[in-house]
Formats: sequence, C-alpha cells, structure tokens
Amino acid sequence: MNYVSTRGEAPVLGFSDALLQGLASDGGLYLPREWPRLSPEDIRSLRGLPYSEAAFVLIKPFVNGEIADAALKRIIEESYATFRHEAVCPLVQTGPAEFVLELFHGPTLAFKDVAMQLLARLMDHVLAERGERVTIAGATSGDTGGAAIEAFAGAERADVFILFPHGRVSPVQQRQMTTSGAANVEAVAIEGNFDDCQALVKAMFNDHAFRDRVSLSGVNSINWARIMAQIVYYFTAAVSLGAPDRPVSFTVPTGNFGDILAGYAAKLMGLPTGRLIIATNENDILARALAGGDYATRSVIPTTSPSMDIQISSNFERLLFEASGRNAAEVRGYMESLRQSGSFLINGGTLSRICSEFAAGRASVDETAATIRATLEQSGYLADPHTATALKVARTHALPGETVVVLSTAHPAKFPEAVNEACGVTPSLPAWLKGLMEKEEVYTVLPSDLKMVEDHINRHTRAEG
Ligand SMILES: Cc1ncc(COP(=O)(O)O)c(C=O)c1O
Ligand SMILES: N[C@@H](CCOP(=O)(O)O)C(=O)O
Repeated sequence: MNYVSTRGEAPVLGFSDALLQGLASDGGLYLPREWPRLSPEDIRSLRGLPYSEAAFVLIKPFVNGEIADAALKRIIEESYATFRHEAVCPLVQTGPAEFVLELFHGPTLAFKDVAMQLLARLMDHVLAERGERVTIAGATSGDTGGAAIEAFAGAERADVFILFPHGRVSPVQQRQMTTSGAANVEAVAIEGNFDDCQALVKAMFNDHAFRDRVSLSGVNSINWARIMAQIVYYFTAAVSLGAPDRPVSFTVPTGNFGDILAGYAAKLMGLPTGRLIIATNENDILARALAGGDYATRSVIPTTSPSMDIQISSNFERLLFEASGRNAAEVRGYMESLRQSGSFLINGGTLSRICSEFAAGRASVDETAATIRATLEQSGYLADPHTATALKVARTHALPGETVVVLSTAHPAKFPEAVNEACGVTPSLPAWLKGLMEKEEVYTVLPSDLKMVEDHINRHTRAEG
C-alpha cells in the first residue's frame, strides 16, 4: 500500500515514510492510494474478536508488510493493554436506538489515546529499525497534547514539542501536558488560539530547511496513522450492533475532522454505514460549509467544549480530495483560496457528494448543558461537553428507525467545571490520576511567532537531520 498526497505534488510514500513524515512536502495530507475492501463475510468474522485482534486485521493492509506481523501484533496488543476497560472502546445504551461509544478509557481520558498509544509505538519501532531520531511538533486544543506527551514521555528517539493555546484549555488538560517530568517532552503555551498553534506547526513543516534540520515529524491527525487507528472502533462498534447486516449511523463531535474522517474511511472499506453526522459547537464552520458550500473562517468562539474550538479543520482536505474524485488540482485551489482569503467555495459536484454521505448540526453552549442535564436525568449517563454536543445533534437530527452511535470522546472529569455547572455533579478523576492537580507545572510561554517557536525547538531538540 502506497500513500498519495491530497495536493498531488509530493512523492508517493510507503507506510513507514508516511508515518514519519506527518505532513506531505507539498503541504497536503497523505491517504492510501486505494482503500482495502472488506467483504460482508470479512466483516462478520470480526464478531467476538478482542479489540486488539480486530485492530490487527483492519490495520495490517495499511502497513503492507513493512512491519512484520508478529511485531505489529505485539505493538497493537501493548497499545490497547494501556486501556482501563476490557472492551477497550465499550458501547453503552442511552436510549432505545441510541448508543454511546466510550473512547476515553485510555491513559489521558480522551479518544486521542486510541491512536496515540499506537502511533508512539509504531514510530519507535520504525525509528529503532532505521537508527534515526525525530523532532515531533504538535498542536493541541487540549487533548492531543496530553495524549502525545503521555505516549511519548521517555521515548528514546523522539523529542516532542506540543503547542497549546495559552489559557484556553481546561485545567486538567493543561496539567496533563505540563506535569509529565519527562526530559524529551515539552509543552509550549502559545499566545493565540488553536488555529494559530496548528498554523505554526504546518508552517514548520513547510519550512523545508527547518524540517530537514530537526527531522520534523507530526502526531496531529495530519498524520495518516492517527486516522488509521481510529477506523477500528467504527468497525467494532458497528459489528457489535449487527453489521454488516444492520447499518448504523454515527454522530461525531467534530473539530479537526480526523475522527469522523476515520468513519468515512471505514465506509470506503466496505462497512455498511447509515449517516455520518458532524456535530459542532458554536464554531460551526463545517455545519455552515455543508449547508451552503461556503467554507468561511470566522474568529474562534470559546465554548465549554474547548477541544472543538477550531475553525481550520485540517482533515476536511482529505474529504475534499475523495469527494472531488481525487482531484488534487481542485484541492490545491481550495487550499490556496483558504490561505489568501480565509475561505473557499466548494464546487457543486463535490458538495453534493459530501452531502450524500454526511449530515451536520451544531449545539450551543446552553443546548450542550441542557443535554448533559437531560441525559443524566433520563438515563443516568454523565456525558462530557464534547459528547453532549454530539448527543444533542444526534437527537435533533434523528430519523425514524435509525440506530445511532454517538462517539464519546472525553471523560467528564476532564471538564469538571462545565459538567458541574450543567447538572450539579462534579465528576472526579479516576484513581490513577489522583494528585494530578497538585503536581508542579513546567511549560514555556511564547508568542504566536514562527521564528521564535522554531528557535526554541532548535535549541532544545536532540534530533538532527
Ligand atoms: C474531546 C474531543 N472531542 C472531539 C474532538 C474533535 O475531534 P476531531 O478533531 O478529530 O474532529 C476533539 C479534538 O480533536 C476532542 O479532544
Ligand atoms: N481537538 C484536538 C485538536 C488537534 O486535533 P488532532 O486530532 O489533529 O490532533 C486536540 O484536542 O488537541
């Protein structure tokens, strides 16, 4: 399996190179050249498998023999042994046709652990085989950063720099990034919002001299392996609800579009899927884009679901590539217009293909709080604000006879203030994270300035190209 860039001007790469590159050299995102397909019988054979065995079956074609089967199996097993729930990603029924897919049983209580635990081990394996080191730069609105710092802390071959928006992440999220004590990871608070952090990371990738000098690599969902890992739980959830003989729809709290893109990938691989429903908070650029075709950025509105306070949704580029019939020139046009004017108009055919697969809705902060309250009263289920955003959108857009899986992307204890304000209950951190809020924090504050951030990384990384 080879990987091609959405902008069509970067070298075609194998799995290991795409894993280490993160962003393609033309600024695009890597996707498999073709999608592996599972027959209904293949999908049926996933029934009853432990999560890591299903993951091996689904991930193996993407790795294409570049990692030996025994090593890949071990890496996958070790990744999911870090999860505190036997099922890894369990389903909980919250209504007659509504299920919550809990993705937060990993070490940092967010769905990012599902991919990041695997990504760190895959990278370590490939780097050890090649005798190389990398510098990882990542941007976070709160959860990717903690998951990356946890997964890479102490890694021999990677130095990690995570940029987060200063003052805009929850106190738990911040402590998860700033208290690891590991010498090879560093949290950098940027005076700006998440989009500024993400723009800095992309600019570092596009600064080829810097990129080569520090052997830059990425762990955001611009990295194909992040999406690959997330495809697995769409299959396991659907199979436990009767796939391939009964299609289910998924509602996904969405920011950078990585999670729901993994659902689309599962569909392209043959998983019979109903609707893929994008749920946004007030930062509703995706809902607006689907409604009228105009992808137009506005300023970021801080909400109670801060991890989704995003305007520039990186992985939407991967969807544009697929929906345009893999037309890299069309994608380049959109991205150039976004760079120049902060917006682009999606062409009619591409938009109608997107709308035939996706629906979208938004939930306000008040609607999210009301949903946390109502869900607790009606089904005894305590949802975090990101999950509640998706529950609200799922309920507003429900169709008769449709079974909906709502992705629960974070544990409510990551956002205790917002949850308490909504329903009067303060969720507490699980035992293994007790004491987190008392640990000493270490982080650097920098302006949103490419040169200053690159200088800082240059001085502190041990990797050399
Ligand atoms: C808790 C939570 N929910 C939802 C999202 C949105 O996911 P995605 O960026 O993959 O759309 C994020 C961040 O990415 C998150 O941290
Ligand atoms: N919500 C994310 C934003 C970064 O998204 P990613 O999936 O591209 O890493 C976060 O929590 O950091």
